[in-house]
Amino acid sequence: MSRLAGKTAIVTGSTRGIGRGIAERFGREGANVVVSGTNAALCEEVAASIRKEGGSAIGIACNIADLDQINHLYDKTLETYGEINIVVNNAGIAIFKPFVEVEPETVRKIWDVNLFGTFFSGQRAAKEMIRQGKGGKIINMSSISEEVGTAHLTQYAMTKGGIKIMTKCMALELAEHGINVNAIGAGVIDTDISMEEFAKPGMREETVKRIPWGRMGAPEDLAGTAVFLAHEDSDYITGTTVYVDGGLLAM
Ligand SMILES: NC(=O)C1=CN([C@@H]2O[C@H](COP(=O)(O)OP(=O)(O)OC[C@H]3O[C@@H](n4cnc5c(N)ncnc54)[C@H](O)[C@@H]3O)[C@@H](O)[C@H]2O)C=CC1
Ligand SMILES: C[C@H](O)[C@@H]1OC(=O)[C@H](O)[C@@H]1O
Repeated sequence: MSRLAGKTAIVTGSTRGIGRGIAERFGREGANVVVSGTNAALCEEVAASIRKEGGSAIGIACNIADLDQINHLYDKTLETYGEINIVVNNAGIAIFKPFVEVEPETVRKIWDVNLFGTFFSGQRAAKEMIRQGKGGKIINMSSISEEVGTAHLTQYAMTKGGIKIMTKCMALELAEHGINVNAIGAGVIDTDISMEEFAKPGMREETVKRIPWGRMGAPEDLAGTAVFLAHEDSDYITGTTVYVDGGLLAM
């Protein structure tokens, strides 16, 4: 369990949910892990839990919708670990609302986090990896929503469709630098992002019935895919989305 030994990885939005699961697994795989999110105390709490398990981790607060804070995240990472080898652009939000009721500020808020954040964190990652001249791994957190529609999630799904094409374009430009850019297309994962939705009577049961695997996913179900895409075993894979969805897209 040291597939990422000697590597430094930033995982955005890793104070809970999928990002935390990936950060903790990266720590067990020997990486220097940068835990990031909007709450500094939570970043440090998760980093401390990784260190308690024998891993190497620090917490750096960053609102991914703010370019100055993205740059501080990268500057502080380089100051601490000297280089950046892996970036998981995981931070993201979802707001459930019928299409005809969505206000401009909702759209801007989701786009700022999911699209602007992924884009400019990815851009800074690429700049540092090109400068370092040692290649690198950029993993964008997408979704089955990049492929299939979901009612009341137009404003969210369009960000994941954007991340799909962003991943392809970044991969084309960065291949010559040995930088892999791929996405993880998560299915329905049991985290806070959908907490309100699944609190509605019968919603959780109805959702699970749709999933061929018979259960919702957990953050741990994605961590192994993140390790694979962060490891040299995936060096010849770039510009694609690996779906981790319990068979949802197979239907
Ligand atoms: N849970 C699911 O069913 C699925 C989730 N995803 C994606 O996975 C990613 C993680 O989501 P979950 O772990 O499920 O949700 P979550 O709500 O548990 O975690 C989201 C993380 O992003 C962070 N975050 C939110 N806004 C931020 C900002 N402005 N700056 C920095 N960090 C911010 C939160 O602090 C949290 O750590 C998101 O990109 C989401 O779109 C994709 C497909 C399915
Ligand atoms: C927010 C959704 O419930 C969640 O996020 C996604 O991308 C998938 O569509 C899941 O349903």
